[in-house]
Amino acid sequence: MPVSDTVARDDTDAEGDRLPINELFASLQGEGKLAGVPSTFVRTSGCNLRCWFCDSFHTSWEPTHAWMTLDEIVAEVESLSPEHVVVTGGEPLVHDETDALLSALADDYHLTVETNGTLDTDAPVDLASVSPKLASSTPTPENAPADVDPGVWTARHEDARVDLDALASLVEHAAEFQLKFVVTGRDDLDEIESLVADVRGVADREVRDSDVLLMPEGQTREQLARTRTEVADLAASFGYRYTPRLHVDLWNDAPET
Ligand SMILES: C[S@@+](CC[C@H](N)C(=O)[O-])C[C@H]1O[C@@H](n2cnc3c(N)ncnc32)[C@H](O)[C@@H]1O
Ligand SMILES: Nc1nc2[nH]cc(C(=O)O)c2c(=O)[nH]1
Ligand code: SF4
Ligand SMILES: [Mg+2]
Repeated sequence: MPVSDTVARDDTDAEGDRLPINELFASLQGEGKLAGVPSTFVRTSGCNLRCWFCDSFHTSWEPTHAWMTLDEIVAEVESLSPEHVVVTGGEPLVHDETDALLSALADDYHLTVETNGTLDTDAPVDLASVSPKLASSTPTPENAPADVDPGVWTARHEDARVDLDALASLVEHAAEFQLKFVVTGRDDLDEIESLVADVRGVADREVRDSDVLLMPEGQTREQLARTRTEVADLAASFGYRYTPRLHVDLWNDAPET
């Protein structure tokens, strides 16, 4: 089982910068402030964390991808047409080439970057969709995906999952931002409150309660059905925003949705 945060480079020498792409597809934005908006998704492979619940196993625990040049990615995005492009992963900001991709798309598209908030970027971003990872995301032998031994990742994930400087930079830099927490239950709320206070302490920009989104954990309709009402009730009582996972409601865990 690969335990690297990098993805092996292939050694063909096509012209130009390339990115490892797990999937590239058109769908509706399923999460966050832009839920429901038709969008093209560019999913890079490779991640510096290993959430036990990662719904993109083949970009983190077992990275799988085709290498595409930036020109090929831009051409594919053009052929799919929506005005909104979502660059996600894996963790898209582990790749230097992601900044170049964002710059190449910036004039023609509204750009959302989905990131775990441990790395920052200077590239143009319209919506920084930041999903800081809580203690409840840390992989253990008990909660890890089937047939996976988290090994060094329990400690590595725990050490790397929060970087306040990166969070502040992401919040300050993008035209708009959201802090989108994956919630597994009531116990997560104390950590969310404390982390939001920490971000407010370091970021040179107002973080409103309406910029803080609670999203139920769940990769499938059945899992979401078990978590969403509790998470919606928590959002209502703490004054944060709730976000559904529309794509899971609509298409369950099908690829390219
Ligand atoms: C696969 S991640 C890729 C982007 C980045 N690595 C991150 O974690 O934000 C895309 C989004 O899915 C969320 N996510 C992943 N697995 C999930 C799960 N089982 N339930 C709810 N949200 C999940 C992440 O928190 C993030 O907001
Ligand atoms: N429809 C849909 N909306 C999404 N919003 C964020 C996603 C992601 O995986 O980053 C995602 C996704 O995978 N599908
Ligand atoms: S940070 Fe994102 S891509 Fe990485 S393991 Fe967690 S949910 Fe998956
Ligand atoms: Mg997803």
